[in-house]
Amino acid sequence: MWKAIILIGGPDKGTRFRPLSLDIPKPLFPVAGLPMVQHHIEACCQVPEIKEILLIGFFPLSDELKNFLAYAKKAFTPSIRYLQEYTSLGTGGGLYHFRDQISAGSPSAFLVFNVDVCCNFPLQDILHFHSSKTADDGITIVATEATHQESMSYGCLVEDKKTGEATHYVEKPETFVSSLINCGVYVFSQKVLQYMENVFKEHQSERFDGGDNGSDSSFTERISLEKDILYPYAGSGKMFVYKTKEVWGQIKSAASAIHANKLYLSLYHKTNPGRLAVGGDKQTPTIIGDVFIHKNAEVHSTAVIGPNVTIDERVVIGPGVRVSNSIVLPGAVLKDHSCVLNSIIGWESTVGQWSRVEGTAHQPDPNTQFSKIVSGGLFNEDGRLCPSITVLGRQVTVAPEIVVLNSIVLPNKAIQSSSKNLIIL
Ligand SMILES: Nc1nc2c(ncn2[C@@H]2O[C@H](COP(=O)(O)OP(=O)(O)O[C@H]3O[C@H](CO)[C@@H](O)[C@H](O)[C@@H]3O)[C@@H](O)[C@H]2O)c(=O)[nH]1
Repeated sequence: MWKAIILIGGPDKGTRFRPLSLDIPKPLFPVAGLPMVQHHIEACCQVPEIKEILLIGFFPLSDELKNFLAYAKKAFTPSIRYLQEYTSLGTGGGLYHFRDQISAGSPSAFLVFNVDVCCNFPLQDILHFHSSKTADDGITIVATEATHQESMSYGCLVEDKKTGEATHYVEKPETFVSSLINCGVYVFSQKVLQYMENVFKEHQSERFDGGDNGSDSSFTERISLEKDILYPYAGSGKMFVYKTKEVWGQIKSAASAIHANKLYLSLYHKTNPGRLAVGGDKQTPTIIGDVFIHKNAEVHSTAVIGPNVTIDERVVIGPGVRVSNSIVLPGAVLKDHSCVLNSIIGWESTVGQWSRVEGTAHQPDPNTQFSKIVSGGLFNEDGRLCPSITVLGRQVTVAPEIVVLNSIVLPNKAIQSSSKNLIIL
């Protein structure tokens, strides 16, 4: 029996995802028509040996989270539970804090995922690799190649090519270490939890030896999976690298959500072709490339949609509308002949007739092998907004016949005139 753990973080994470994360916990943001975390859950459901999925994070139990958990419990076979940290315990602290729940039933091993990664999750293969490589005390870490420059934004691994052992690990190094990067997907054997106990005890002694009177216990409960576990495990003969050449990306910024939307839509060809829209008759809109249209959305037959578009539930799209490389969130209305390119249109927002909402797409560099999408900051060195996708927050209205270009619009704004490269507060 195996278990899966998804690290969903908490409200102080996902700052690069604003204003979208103001409205919904980031792990529930819909990508390719499903909450981000549901892609991980669906991948786990393909492995019958996974009997329980634990979401670990420090989000308060909001209505959105409760509704999602209630839905997931009914919709999926493995048991699904949310374990809430009392504060941010870091990427490893939650695993240690909830160690009894994780070990209950004595799983042979447990998978751990970062929620903000997008991948085809070849879990059967990864678990098979883990069983073949490690005894009952090892770690498997999924890794992929990145460019030299980009690798430094991730955990970097050095591998012994003969044995597959990870001989060295550095989290986000300042100078180049290796182009092999940590994908944020792991398999841990049970004994790793015992190792965490040593880390925990060391942190406790450091705190008291340092003269601390013990006021902030959360500080010492905090464990970094990367620095406190992966780093010392590298070179011990117990950590192995599962390399993937498949699609993989991080979802840090709104622009990277558009890219993940594209990756997941392309994966539906294999995993779930029924989710991809098909056009081709007079009653349906023209569909170009990969598109997801929710069954409760209304899209006029003269609209042209795609490629890489998600139209969510209760969206209404009028005649002559053009949408490409975008996510249109529940309840949004795109009025006649409006045009939406490289953008995210927020919940219940309205784009007026003949208006144009357009952003600048972020893509991995197509001319560089192993390039990944870079989720940089919002501003460049001169303090100006970097051209990126346009994001309309919840309940924004864009008046007819205007252009909104490379802008971020906060919730509940009424946009009456054209704007370019602006954050509209
Ligand atoms: N439960 C819980 N989860 C957390 C916490 N802090 C972060 N997380 C979750 O842990 C994951 C990693 O988040 P970050 O700490 O923001 O790290 P990162 O910059 O994304 O880098 C990590 O992922 C890269 C791959 O995407 C790796 O390359 C890198 O080594 C590292 O593991 C995310 O899913 C996030 O939600 C916490 O206190 N508690």
